[in-house]
Formats: sequence, C-alpha cells, structure tokens
Amino acid sequence: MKKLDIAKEVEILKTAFESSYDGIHILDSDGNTLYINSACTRIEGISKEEAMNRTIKELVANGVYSESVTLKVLETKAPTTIIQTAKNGSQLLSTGTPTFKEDGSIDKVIVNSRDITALNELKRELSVKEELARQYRVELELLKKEHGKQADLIAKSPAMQKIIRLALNVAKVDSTVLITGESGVGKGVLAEFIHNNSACAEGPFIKIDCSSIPESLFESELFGYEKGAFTGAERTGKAGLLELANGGTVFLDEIGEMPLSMQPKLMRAIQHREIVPVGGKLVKKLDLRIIAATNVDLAQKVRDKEFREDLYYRLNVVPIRIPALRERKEDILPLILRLMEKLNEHYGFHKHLTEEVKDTLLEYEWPGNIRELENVIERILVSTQDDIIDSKSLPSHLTRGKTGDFPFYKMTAEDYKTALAKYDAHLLKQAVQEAGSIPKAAQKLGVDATTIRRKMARYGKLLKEE
Ligand SMILES: Nc1ncnc2c1ncn2[C@@H]1O[C@H](COP(=O)(O)OP(=O)(O)OP(=O)(O)O)[C@@H](O)[C@H]1O
Repeated sequence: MKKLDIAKEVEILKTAFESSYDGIHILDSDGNTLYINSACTRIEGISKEEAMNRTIKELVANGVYSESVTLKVLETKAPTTIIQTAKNGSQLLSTGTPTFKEDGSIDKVIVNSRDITALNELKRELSVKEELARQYRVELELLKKEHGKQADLIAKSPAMQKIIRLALNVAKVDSTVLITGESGVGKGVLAEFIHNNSACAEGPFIKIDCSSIPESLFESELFGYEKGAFTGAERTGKAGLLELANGGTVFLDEIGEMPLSMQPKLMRAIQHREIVPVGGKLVKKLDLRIIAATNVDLAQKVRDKEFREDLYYRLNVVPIRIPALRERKEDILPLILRLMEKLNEHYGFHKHLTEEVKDTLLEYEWPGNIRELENVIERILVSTQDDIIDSKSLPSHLTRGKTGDFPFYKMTAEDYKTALAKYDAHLLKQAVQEAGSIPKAAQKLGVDATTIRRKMARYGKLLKEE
C-alpha cells in the first residue's frame, strides 16, 4: 500500500515538473545534470542529452549559457538569482537554490528559469508607447493653444508655438530655465505652464519677486531663519521661500534686480541644492526646479559687473525669449477675443468690437504687451454703454498713432503750466499702464515710486479728463 503511494507521488511530481511553464534543472554538487524538464530544454534551446552528458562548466565553456547560476550557488552556498542569455538568445531569469547534506556540504542545486525575453520586449514596447503618448500630449496642448479654446495661455503665432513646444520639452527635465522678454509678455504665465506640465506639478509653485524684497531682508526671506536670529524675528523662526518651494518650482521673477550681495548666496544654494537658515547651523536640502525671469539684458548687466557671471551661466541653462506682442501679431486677436469672452461672461455683457476697432488694436505697438492689452480691453468694455464698441470708445493714445507719440496739445487757451502738467500726467499714466504697477513704472522711468504716487494724486482731475 505504502509502495503504491510513493509511486503515485513520484508520478504526480513528474507530471507537475514536466508540465511546468518554467524550466527546472536539478544538478549535483559537481555540476552534473540529474534532471532537466521539457520547459527547460525548450526555453534554453538545449537537448536533454546535451545537458545530461556535460557538466555545467562545460556547458558554459561551450557557450550554451552566458554564465551559470549553479556555479554561483556552488561558490556562495546561498540561493542566487541572475539574468543570463541562453544560446538561442533567450533572456533567462534563473534562481538557483542549494540543498544540503547532513555534513553541511551541498547536495543538489535546483535551478528555476523563466524566459523573460517576451517580458523585456513588452517593456520596450511600453516605453515606446509612453514616449508616443507624451508626444501626443504635446501636440494636443499645442492644438488647444492654437484654437484658443479653454486655454489660458494663448499661442497662435508660430513664435509662441515654438516656445510652447520647447517649454513642454524642458518641463520633463529639471534643468534651470531663464525666461527673458519685455514686461508683460507672459514670462510668469510661461513659468507656471512649465511647472504645471512637469513631474512636480502637484508640488508648490512659489513666485519670488526679486524687485520687491528690500536688500536687508533678502537672505531671511529666501533661506528662512532660526528662532532669535535677529531682533524682530518671529520667536519660532520661519521657513524661507526656497524651502517652501521644496518638491515644486521656485520662480525668481525680475532676477536682474537681485542685490549683488545676495547673488553668491543664491549661487551656492542652487549649486549645492541646500540652504542654511539665517542664524542656524543645520543644512537643509533642497529638491526643486528653478525658473528665473528678467526683462533686462542680463548679459549686459554681467558686462557692467552688476550681475555675477557664474550665477548668470548657472541660471541660463535653457534660455527662452518671449517675443514682444508686436512681433507676434497673430496672437493679438485670439487674446482679445478670449479676454472679451471672459469679461462678457463675468459682467453679463454682450459687447463686441467693430472691425475698425480690431484693426486699430492690431496695428497698435503694445509697448506694455499683453498686460497693457488686458488693461485696454477691460477699460473699453466697462466704460462703453453700447454693445457695439467702435473707435470712439478707444483711449486716445491708441488712435493717435504710434506709441511714443506724446500728446502734443494744440495751442489752445490753456497756459504753459497746464499743458506741461497734462503732458506729465499722460506720461505717468501710460508708463504705469504699460509697466503694470507704480514700482515697475518708477523703475523704468528712473524715478521714485513715491514721486509717481504724489504726482498722480496731484493730477487726479487731469487724469480723469484723459
Ligand atoms: N500667452 C498668453 N495667453 C494669455 N494671457 C497671457 C499670455 N501671456 C501673458 N498673459 C497675461 O498677460 C499678463 C502679463 O503676464 P505676466 O505677468 O506673465 O508677464 P511678465 O512678462 O511676467 O511681466 P513682468 O515682466 O512685468 O513681470 C497676465 O495677466 C497674463 O495672464
């Protein structure tokens, strides 16, 4: 009865081994084959006779296997897994497990092999498909932008399309990007676009306006400070903006305005990806992507020794120059229409522009770029009663000819002082509109922001007449 059970068990095991999908190869401690199943001969391209008549060392020497897991197990006396190539070119994932005699020496090595050629092929195909899907996403983004629908970032012109393509490509790596272009061209919008399309899109996007931080506060704002670092410091200490951007993107806007004293510290932080908070000793690691932007000629600043050359090169890894709006006129109408759509919806209006107005807006030079365009459109939309907006509703400087033309007042009854005041009022108003804010206009004109504020308050009535 017992004999019959063993015979039955052996029969079952044999059937199991023979029908196994994986190769099973059993060898003794000298590397002689004791058993090899059919799957093994199939996936390794070796006959049973060849396996039975040669030691594993001979099989490796004859090139049947690129290397042997059995020999490694015999050497290390431990279970081992390797990837080897069989003579038929199959990639095999082989695991060898030793069994031991009572005296501790190896008795047998049981090798289990799986053909992973198909798996590797599938992996390769998957990565090809993934790359294709990424390219399709890029194309889709471009199409969305081209048609302007639901896109917050309009890019109809070939120049902007090229920029979007480049931005989508740099978004997938974490290289530092330097965006240049006049004020109001969309440097901030592009920085956010890169962040939103990058692997760290879920992380924070922290914008640092380098022109608005006083020099004395720069280090603590960027790097943070430990408790009691200086008088006036919060008792608990404070995390810096760079630390807050960890896991995301830091956008250093107006980088050209960064004080020279601060530049070596920023350089170190970028280079070593670490910071030490003011008054602290502990180094904090940074894991973030850096995008910087400027509307000044940084290379010129380097030549004038106002910007460190090493920092310039560190930031200028991928330069992106956004052209002025007048250099990409194809974007003007889509921008206007998208904005009108938004504002009409917001205010419950049904306003539209006459063809003549559209032509004027297309011809205008837009020195303040998209920011100025947004101001003008909102202004004419909210200040016009009729649903049809014609040329009469346009601000005078748009119809008066090219930008830069000043409002030369006709010789009317008004005195010299009033004419000059009107001229000054107009100049300041236009500068603020184009630059986007009083501090930025002040910077552009080379005067104090308080001077502009004071004058604008004084010219209040004249400005309303404009
Ligand atoms: N391609 C675009 N599509 C739609 N809106 C845009 C586009 N580019 C810019 N804008 C809009 O124009 C305005 C100015 O953009 P942004 O602040 O990014 O310009 P900037 O170049 O960073 O200006 P500055 O140099 O003054 O900081 C924003 O309101 C922004 O939403």
